[in-house]
Amino acid sequence: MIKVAINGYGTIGKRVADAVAAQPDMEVIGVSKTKPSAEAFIANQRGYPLYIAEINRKPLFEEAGIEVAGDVIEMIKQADIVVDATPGGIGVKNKKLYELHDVKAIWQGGEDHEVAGFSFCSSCNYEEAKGRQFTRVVSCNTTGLCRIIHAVDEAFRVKRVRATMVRRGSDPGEVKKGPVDAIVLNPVEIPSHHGPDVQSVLPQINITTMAMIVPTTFMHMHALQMELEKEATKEDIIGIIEAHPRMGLVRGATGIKSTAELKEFAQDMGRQRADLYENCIFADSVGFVGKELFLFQAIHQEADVVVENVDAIRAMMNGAADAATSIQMTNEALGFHAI
Ligand SMILES: NC(=O)C1=CN([C@@H]2O[C@H](COP(=O)(O)OP(=O)(O)OC[C@H]3O[C@@H](n4cnc5c(N)ncnc54)[C@H](OP(=O)(O)O)[C@@H]3O)[C@@H](O)[C@H]2O)C=CC1
Ligand SMILES: O=C(OP(=O)(O)O)[C@H](O)COP(=O)(O)O
Repeated sequence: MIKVAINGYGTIGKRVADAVAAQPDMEVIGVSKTKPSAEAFIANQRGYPLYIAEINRKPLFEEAGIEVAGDVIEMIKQADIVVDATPGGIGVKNKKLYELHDVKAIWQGGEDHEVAGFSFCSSCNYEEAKGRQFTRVVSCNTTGLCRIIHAVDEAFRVKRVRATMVRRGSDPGEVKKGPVDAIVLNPVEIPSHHGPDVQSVLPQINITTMAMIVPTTFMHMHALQMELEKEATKEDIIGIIEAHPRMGLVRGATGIKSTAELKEFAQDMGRQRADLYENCIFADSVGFVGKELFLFQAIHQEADVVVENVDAIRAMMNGAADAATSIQMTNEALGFHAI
């Protein structure tokens, strides 16, 4: 069994912990928090040993009735691999710790590519992650872009990509974040970080991205254009999406035209936490003007990177022969079939 520690049990960390716990070849040896919270109670309830960043805060947890197993260093010492899901900018500070204890580590998209020197997306570059000490799983939007761009590029060669990301303002629990009543250009400058980030996984892709944030909490929406070198039809693209284990189609017959309806759909499907791990591509938006492909896709920010983290663990631990095997194992353990 691969011993996995999750340093930072928040939006991403708690989902990665549950996904790891579901895998037949992995176990969660600990998760971490800095302060007592609802998530800390849940960690206890789920039976994940809870470690804390500063051991002198242990009485605070115990007074709240939360059991503490030890400090983060003790957790790291027991792990084969650490998934660092601390907030962006904190993870990089933990690198020295992972080096000191000679443990493998995975960072998230809130950190720069340089933290690991290697950026990951399962269906794009699994082979290159094999055996590595450090890896960074790219951000939720970048993951969604990489999946579709790589799949279309393999079949029809992508000449140029233009993408606009309409991003959720905050995660559902982040009551102090906004915007409440604005469309915020984030950033004003072009490109947004997503284009260069895609190139950290797919260096050959010519891509420019723009991004803004809006007052919603569930999912981002991408307006995506790809100029292709070879002739392709709408049916070809639909076929690529249907064959991909991490991409799904929102079919016209569902009547779904929004992220709100997708949330209802995910809940009705019985997905844990309404998580949509797959790119949700609107089938009726897929179309061509000449050799230029257009589509809309919704990306669930809290979920798509979770399955990628599980595959990154397997690749770095040499736990599966190839990407297809790992992706299938991950999906099956979660009972996940793309829509
Ligand atoms: N949320 C999203 O939609 C996505 C986030 N990401 C990336 O994932 C990473 C994590 O983001 P997210 O899950 O949203 O963040 P959250 O703020 O939800 O969770 C971060 C967790 O880290 C804990 N933490 C903070 N400091 C430390 C520390 N020094 N040692 C151990 N634990 C610590 C916090 O605990 P406590 O509350 O006790 O302080 C909290 O549980 C970021 O890089 C982000 O950019 C990537 C894709 C999507
Ligand atoms: O990885 C994400 O978005 P991103 O791909 O736009 O950087 C997550 O939604 C986190 O974004 P945040 O930095 O707005 O919390």
